[in-house]
Amino acid sequence: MAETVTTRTLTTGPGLLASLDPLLREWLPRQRWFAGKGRPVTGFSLVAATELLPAGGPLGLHHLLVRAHQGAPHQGTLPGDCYQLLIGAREALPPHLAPALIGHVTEGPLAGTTIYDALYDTRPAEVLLEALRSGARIGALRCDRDPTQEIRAGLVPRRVTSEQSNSSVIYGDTFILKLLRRVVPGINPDLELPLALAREGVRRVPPPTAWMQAELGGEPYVLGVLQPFVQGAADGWELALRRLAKDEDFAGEARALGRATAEVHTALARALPTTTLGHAHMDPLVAGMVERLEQAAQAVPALRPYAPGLRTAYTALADLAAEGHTWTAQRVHGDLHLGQCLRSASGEWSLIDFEGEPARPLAERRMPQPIERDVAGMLRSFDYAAHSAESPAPGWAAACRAAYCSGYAEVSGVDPRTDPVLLRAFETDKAVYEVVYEARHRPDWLPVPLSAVRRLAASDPS
Ligand SMILES: Nc1ncnc2c1ncn2[C@@H]1O[C@H](COP(=O)(O)OP(=O)(O)O)[C@@H](O)[C@H]1O
Ligand SMILES: O=P(O)(O)O[C@H]1O[C@H](CO)[C@@H](O[C@H]2O[C@H](CO)[C@@H](O)[C@H](O)[C@H]2O)[C@H](O)[C@H]1O
Repeated sequence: MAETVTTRTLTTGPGLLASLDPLLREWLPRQRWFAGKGRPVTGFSLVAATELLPAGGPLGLHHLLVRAHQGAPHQGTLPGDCYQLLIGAREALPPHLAPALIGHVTEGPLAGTTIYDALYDTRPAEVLLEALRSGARIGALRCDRDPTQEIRAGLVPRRVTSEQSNSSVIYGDTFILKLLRRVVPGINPDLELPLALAREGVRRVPPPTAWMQAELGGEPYVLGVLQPFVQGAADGWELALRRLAKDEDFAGEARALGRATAEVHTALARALPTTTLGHAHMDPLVAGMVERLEQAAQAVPALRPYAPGLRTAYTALADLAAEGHTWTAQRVHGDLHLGQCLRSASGEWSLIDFEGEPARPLAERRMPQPIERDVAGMLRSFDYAAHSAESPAPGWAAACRAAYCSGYAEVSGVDPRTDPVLLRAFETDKAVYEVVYEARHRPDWLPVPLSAVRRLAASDPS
């Protein structure tokens, strides 16, 4: 255990949670990373509680894993998602921590304190780094690290303020820690794939430096991953928007991104099992697409008129499979878009965030898939960027899409455009996902994927 970190697993955890319950009920659903938007939280149950700094001191710090229950019990409440919370407790919050406020506690072990999201605060972030650095074992929490990478003590933390599905802290421009918010049991691809790529010597993906997991009921829960910070980097989304604003093309970068994606894909195919998908595998894959479309149309009425047209993309794929066509599948990124691509000051592209689409079950995210899945994600992203610009140059997105596929083919020898049926099915599936994502998280953005939906629904090649 780390010398500088005082810790214990809380036996008072349930009492603590009961006293925080009304505050968390109000605060949790307002967080960007809360996955259960639109359904009220009806209660919490404690999965694990660990005291990282003692309550009663000037700053108390609790690491909590809590399950948020949603829906009325008589409607057959689902078990609910498990969230990772880092709860700070102070007598009063200094003004710079005001945005982190959760509320004032009136009873239980923290009565009389103000609690807040401690990731906004310096000392708690330092405690996390120290735990990772020292390979701490704290109650259910365990930290492991790559012994070949050095982590200097005393790096100054700052929170990442951009919109995220999780929460990240940068340490002295040297490392970045991503704390996963909605956590699930099992091997998490956000750690698994970068570790596999590091073993392959791939430099396109920052190699995990240290990671924190919880061991609960014999299952690992990945809670956080520390990795080298790509200094002076801009992400592909920012860069694309800047180019669009200046009426400049992005095809050169798109081609480099295609090459980078192919490098990562070929390394993943070397490092982890691949498989051939025939009729028997394609049927459930297509069934999943159809089901996601049906659920999306239920959730977002604006999608309904296009559902029949979109479905033709899936039946075309099922028809090919029925004719005996086969596809190669391998581990892929799973949620590739411009925001997941970082260009360093020297112009090199890195790919980050291998978590996959956070809403999908872990087992599904870890299944080998055709590489067209990731390619489709990037193609959609060029389209997103063009739609976000005031007046994009005609053909901007089409030029990026073509350059990306060419770059991909240069490295892998496979041009994704040679399988238009598969590509259209994956693009359709992605656009449907985006419709649901935007309806839930950023309703103002809904017209962006809807315009793609209109195009894809009308592009029946048969
Ligand atoms: N290794 C890194 N170097 C520099 N910035 C990074 C690195 N990893 C992530 N980031 C920044 O942090 C943001 C969030 O990271 P990401 O892994 O995409 O988290 P999330 O799953 O929460 O979206 C990214 O958009 C990127 O700008
Ligand atoms: O935050 P994550 O990286 O886990 O991804 C989720 O959020 C993304 C938005 O931040 C979302 O991406 C969609 O919007 C992007 C522009 O903001 C665009 O580049 C992507 O092509 C588009 O899919 C992503 O789908 C979602 O999983």
